[in-house]
Amino acid sequence: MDKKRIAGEKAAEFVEDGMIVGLGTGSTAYWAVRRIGERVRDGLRVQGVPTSERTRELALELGIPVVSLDDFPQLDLTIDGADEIDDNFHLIKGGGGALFREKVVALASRRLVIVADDGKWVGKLGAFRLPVEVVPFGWRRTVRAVEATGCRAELRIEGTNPYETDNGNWILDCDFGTIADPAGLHHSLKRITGVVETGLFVGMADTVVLGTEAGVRILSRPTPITDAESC
Ligand SMILES: O=C(CO)[C@H](O)[C@H](O)COP(=O)(O)O
Repeated sequence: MDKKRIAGEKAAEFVEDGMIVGLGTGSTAYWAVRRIGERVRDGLRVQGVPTSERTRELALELGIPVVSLDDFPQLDLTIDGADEIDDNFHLIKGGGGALFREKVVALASRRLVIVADDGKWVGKLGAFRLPVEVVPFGWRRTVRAVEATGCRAELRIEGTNPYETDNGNWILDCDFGTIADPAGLHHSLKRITGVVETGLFVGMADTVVLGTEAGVRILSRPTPITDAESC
């Protein structure tokens, strides 16, 4: 059983005719986008806002009409993956390097549906290193400031060069150990000049679609969104 595939394909069923849909990035969101493409071929009318250039190319290949967030600032639904999901539906994202656009698109959406295999479901965040997008200029100073918040930070490398995001920035993968206060940590990092965004998505996910050996589990967030815009 491909847990990512069953989760992604199930989540694509949340998409309804006429919706503007945020299209996530990664190997699980891929299956959702692919299924949406199949439904478009069968007559579903939707428009998609991709969270990365990779997903933009995929959507266009699949025949999903792509629109800009600036033309459609209010989305009905976004389907995206995650690297970790805790009991409160707080997330670490950005393993695929798309965290900034993923966060902007999620914030613009009425509903955020997260798709993942059940290995991503953790009690507390932090086993996965937190991706933090930083501006290249002065990055060594930024690393020192990020590490002063209590982590070891490593510049993400692709081949022999720094990994470059779709926004022309770099990523620090930060080992904080267990993250006791995701919102507090997010705010501390955002105060650092040079930090563009963090991969902590606090209070943003409404629904989690988990692929398990036994099939798909759909979980709804226990508490309503309170302060999502700030995280
Ligand atoms: O945040 C992301 C990309 O920036 C991805 O959604 C996250 O890394 C999960 O990816 P995958 O489904 O391939 O495990």
